[in-house]
Amino acid sequence: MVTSEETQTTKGGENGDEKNIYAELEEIAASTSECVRVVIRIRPLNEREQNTAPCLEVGDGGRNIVVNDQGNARKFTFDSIFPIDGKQEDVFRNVAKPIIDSCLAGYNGTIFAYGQTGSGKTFTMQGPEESIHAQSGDIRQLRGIMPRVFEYIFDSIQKEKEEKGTAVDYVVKCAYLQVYNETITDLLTPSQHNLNIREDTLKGVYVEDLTEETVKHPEDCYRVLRKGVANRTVSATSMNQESSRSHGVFTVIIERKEEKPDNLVSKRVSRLNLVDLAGSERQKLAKTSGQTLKEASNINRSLSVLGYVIMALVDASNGKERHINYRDSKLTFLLKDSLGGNAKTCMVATVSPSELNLVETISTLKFAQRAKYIRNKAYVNEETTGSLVQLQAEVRRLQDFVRQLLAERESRANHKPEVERNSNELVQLMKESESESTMDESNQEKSFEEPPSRNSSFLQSNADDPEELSKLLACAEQQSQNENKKRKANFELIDSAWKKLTEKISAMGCKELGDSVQSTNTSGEETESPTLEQEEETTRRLCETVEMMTNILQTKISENKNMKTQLEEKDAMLYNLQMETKMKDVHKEQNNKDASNSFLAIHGDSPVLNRLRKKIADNQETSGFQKKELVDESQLDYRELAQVEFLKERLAELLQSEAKQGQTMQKLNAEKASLEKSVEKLKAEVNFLSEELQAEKENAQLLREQFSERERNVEQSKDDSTQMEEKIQHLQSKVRSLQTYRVQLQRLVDQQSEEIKSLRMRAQNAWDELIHARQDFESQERLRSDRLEKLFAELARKERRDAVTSDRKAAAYVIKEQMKQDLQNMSNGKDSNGIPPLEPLMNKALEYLLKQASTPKVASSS
Ligand SMILES: Nc1ncnc2c1ncn2[C@@H]1O[C@H](COP(=O)(O)OP(=O)(O)OP(=O)(O)O)[C@@H](O)[C@H]1O
Repeated sequence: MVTSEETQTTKGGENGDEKNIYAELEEIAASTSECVRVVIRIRPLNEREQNTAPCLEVGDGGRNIVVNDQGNARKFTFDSIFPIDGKQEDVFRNVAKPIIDSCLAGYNGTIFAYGQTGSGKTFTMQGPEESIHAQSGDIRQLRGIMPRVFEYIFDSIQKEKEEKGTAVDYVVKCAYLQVYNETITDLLTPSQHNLNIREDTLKGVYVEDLTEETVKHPEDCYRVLRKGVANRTVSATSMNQESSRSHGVFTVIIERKEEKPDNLVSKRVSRLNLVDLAGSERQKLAKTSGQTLKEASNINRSLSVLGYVIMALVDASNGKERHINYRDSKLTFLLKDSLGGNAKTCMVATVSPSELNLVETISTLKFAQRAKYIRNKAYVNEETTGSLVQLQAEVRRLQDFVRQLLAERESRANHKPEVERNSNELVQLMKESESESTMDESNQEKSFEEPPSRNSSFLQSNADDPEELSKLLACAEQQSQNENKKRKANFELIDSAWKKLTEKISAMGCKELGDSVQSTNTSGEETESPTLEQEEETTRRLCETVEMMTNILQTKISENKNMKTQLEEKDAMLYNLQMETKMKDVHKEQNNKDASNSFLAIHGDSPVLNRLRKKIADNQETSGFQKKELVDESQLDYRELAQVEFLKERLAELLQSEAKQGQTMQKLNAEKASLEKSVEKLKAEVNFLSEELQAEKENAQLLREQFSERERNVEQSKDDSTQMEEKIQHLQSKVRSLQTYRVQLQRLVDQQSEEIKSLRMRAQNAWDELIHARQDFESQERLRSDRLEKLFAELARKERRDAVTSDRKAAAYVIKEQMKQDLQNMSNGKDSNGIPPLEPLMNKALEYLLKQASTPKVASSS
């Protein structure tokens, strides 16, 4: 298992041994890897979609799905497809059962439902709430994967216990959490909020302090499920009345202990994750707002990160070197083992059949198609006390360390540009999905765990302890990753500063500077991980440009000062002109008054003069009367005529001067208006420039601060890098000694296994010999018992014969005694009468009789 955020690489170490072991381990891992299973489930049309046309068709064999994309048929292939009328039972058998069987055999497993909001994820994973408690009837058939999983697990355990008795023991626990707005909450103890994800070499990824309830029956699990569901965040959207606004992860932990005959105790711990993801949605369609909108963008963001992780994993499966950013979201970090790690995983992608949801359906199918290429490396999580398994785990762990160190060194040595994808199909897929994606890809908050404090790290630790060493390595890895992230963030900062500068420069219209900035700006280039040198170079250029910009601003400021002086001069001119105009007005008024006064001073009282007087008086207000209206010259005497002549001339002069003054006034007014306008314009320009200047000053100050901060960071990074290099070298030497130790251990183990093998062989031979001896013994035993039986039979016969013989012997002795007596009697009576002695004769006869008696004969015949 790969233990932390990783670079998947196939490169080996430096020394030959390392390479061999590494290659061997890789081979083992590759041979056990398998792809994620992906199935599609189509839900029935809902009320809103009743009158819409279907856009999906399940192809022959139930593995192809054809989407009608506005007349174009697009075909996708998956492991299984469940049509509209697909049963919950079928989904369980096809999707969940194989995974639970693996979990019971010690593998980790994950089933996760992905799809558009309202497409049936919760229905598939959980089923309607009332179905969970239903004891019978149609509603019970609607139970989703989760309740069926609980029942199946306890049934299987029961069966095994019946078979193996007390030798096996199980402990089952359940945990339930939700990821809501990038925060993990324990659904079984909701007060436990904002929990942290941790990673352990042996345990894998886990959530710290998460409640784990021990369960003994399926009913206990239902209770836990109900409790969690009640605490889960659900809201009504226009797409779904009960829309899950969080990612729900229900985990079943199965611990199995078995006592084996040869005093070995095997312990397996497997984890089954049942994940109901929040639905992807287009805000426009879901018509969300306020809190629901915020939730939606968080959901979309975490699903986007999931998409990126899957893309990177697909690349890694194709042999590319890719960094997998599991830590970019809580969801992906949580699912790390399930995606490309130590677990058997199945994804259920749920879709709507209606053309209304065509875009989301195609997006889901593309996402699912990509997930098919992820390769997981699941292994049995077994620990056997006193076995080689511990050593194997140690080897696996060391393999991870070596891999991390190599990746670290590699990435430090050269930040290689990302390798182009080979597979055209995938490139096409990704391009399409990137352009069509409805997910909110911008403003992604790159959240990452803070590394453990520096003080707690390398120098104070006991580097001889492999476990400590593993922690240190993880810490080093974490620090280096965070360094990279910081560096990337700084680079982004510089990039945005460049952009701002470029905008300002183009707003200022300074072409020369604009060109120079364009030619020096390299920060816009896509750089996955900028090197320290690149950063320094860019920072230097940025500083130079800021200096240039400051100079230009100084020039602008002095230009502005000149303009201001000119403006003030023009203002003064304008003021003078206005004063002049006023003076002229006063003068004109005085002239008019003079004229009227001189006319009014003319003596005489003719009606014409009176009219004239009146007109002139009026003229003081209107100044517009006509000469011909004034007088009827025929009615005037000569004095009056002279006065009239005088007045006429005076009037003509006045009128002329009035017309001239009118023209001058018009001109002056026009000039004044245009001057006022330009004053306004200049004032606005001055204001704008002053504001700009102020903003630029602030910007420059900010940039200076940022650059000095950056410089400090760079210095710190350099120190850190040097320190890190030293530490890595130190760790590498430790790892090398561990490698040697491991090789020694391996040799020892090989030796031991050789010895065990030869012992086994000897035991086998001894056993074989024993078997042969036993067979010989048994056949001899058989022979012996046959012989015994025969002997017994013989003995019986003999006994019978002996009995007869002894009877005969007794009779013979009786006869002998009788004959002895007779002979005695005879010898006593007629001894020496020439009768031959009878005793030897008798003895002979007796012997004969005895011989006869002891000769064996068949009992019956005898
Ligand atoms: N296969 C199905 N058969 C019958 N009804 C279904 C099926 N799939 C979904 N439904 C119904 O569709 C509605 C929405 O389903 P569900 O709540 O499971 O969607 P979801 O994908 O979990 O949505 P969200 O992401 O918003 O939580 C529910 O009323 C559910 O009962």
